[in-house]
Amino acid sequence: MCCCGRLDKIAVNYTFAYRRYSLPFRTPLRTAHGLWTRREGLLARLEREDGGVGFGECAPIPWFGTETVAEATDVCATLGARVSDEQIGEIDAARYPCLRFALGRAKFSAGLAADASQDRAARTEASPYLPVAALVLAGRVAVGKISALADDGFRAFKWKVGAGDMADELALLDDVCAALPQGARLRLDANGAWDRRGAERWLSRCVGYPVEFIEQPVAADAAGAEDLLLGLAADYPVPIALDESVVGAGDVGGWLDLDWPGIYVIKPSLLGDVDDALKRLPKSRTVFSSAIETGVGAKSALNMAFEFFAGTEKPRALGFGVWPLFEDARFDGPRAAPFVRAKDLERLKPEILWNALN
Ligand SMILES: O=C(O)CCC(=O)c1ccccc1C(=O)O
Ligand SMILES: [Mg+2]
Repeated sequence: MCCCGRLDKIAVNYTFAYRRYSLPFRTPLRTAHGLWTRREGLLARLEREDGGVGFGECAPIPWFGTETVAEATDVCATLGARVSDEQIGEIDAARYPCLRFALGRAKFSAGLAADASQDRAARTEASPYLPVAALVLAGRVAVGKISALADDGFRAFKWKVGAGDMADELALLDDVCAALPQGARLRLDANGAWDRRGAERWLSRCVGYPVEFIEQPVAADAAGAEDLLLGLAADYPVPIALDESVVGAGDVGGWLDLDWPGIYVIKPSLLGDVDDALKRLPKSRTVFSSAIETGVGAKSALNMAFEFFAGTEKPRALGFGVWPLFEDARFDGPRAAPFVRAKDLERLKPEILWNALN
């Protein structure tokens, strides 16, 4: 007799373990919040009583408003070596979004491992591959970088702005756009660096350029940020994308309720209870984006992207054109390429990364 329906309702217990990591980048990343030299986070492992094993990654970005690694570690320490579904559900997703994501995904993959009938064949067929945007760093170096990446086949690029002098950066726009291959589009990511007037200068400057959107022009925690962003979106034809403004499923719901007309940049790693948020997001205005995870978090996030876009025509490029990132290449996700295939994810083996942290 089939018992699958009932199994769901029986509380599942797990053996729980976690390992912290601190991984130096090959090249430090310059952000609006200074120089980022190493990625700190933790991997979680859950093993079910029936033998299914799953892994998840907690990769916080505190300047996005998530918990810190230390805070996540404290919660892991209090959980102990045995956890139940109930305990995982009790972790406050608003306070510990990254840890909730880690344990949620570990639980999910442990369940898949335990039930081989739930394969991913159907979803893989619906969307065999997704386009990827290449990340190019701030400043004039972007021009040469885009030309080289165009030769590699990339057609979507994300240029970091808001890192230098505004007049200098505005003056670079022509050269950056001239480097784009035919039909390509440019995303600009200001990471909240501008005030209203700066944002208005950029939004008017970009009219008529092949700009797909401007990401987080003003800070998520600026006074009146919601009204400001809604006003800018209404006043300019260049689409605006929310990134720092949509950390945590609660934020996503809030902006959906406000009928945000622009783009949602979704970093699944920072979203806590991801599934509920994803159900409501408009496919045509959602971009999946990297939180600079290792291959473990990348596998979770990219699997969710494949599921989200299954059957969608012309999905927007993912923002995961970031690897290789780490000095120790074993921790990288799939090397940046114009497309990522669902098949590429099967080659990522979380257990190998877990063992490498031993
Ligand atoms: O996937 C992407 O969009 C690129 C990754 C990226 O830009 C990023 C990476 C780490 C922290 C913040 C950001 C950001 O989008 O602001
Ligand atoms: Mg961003």
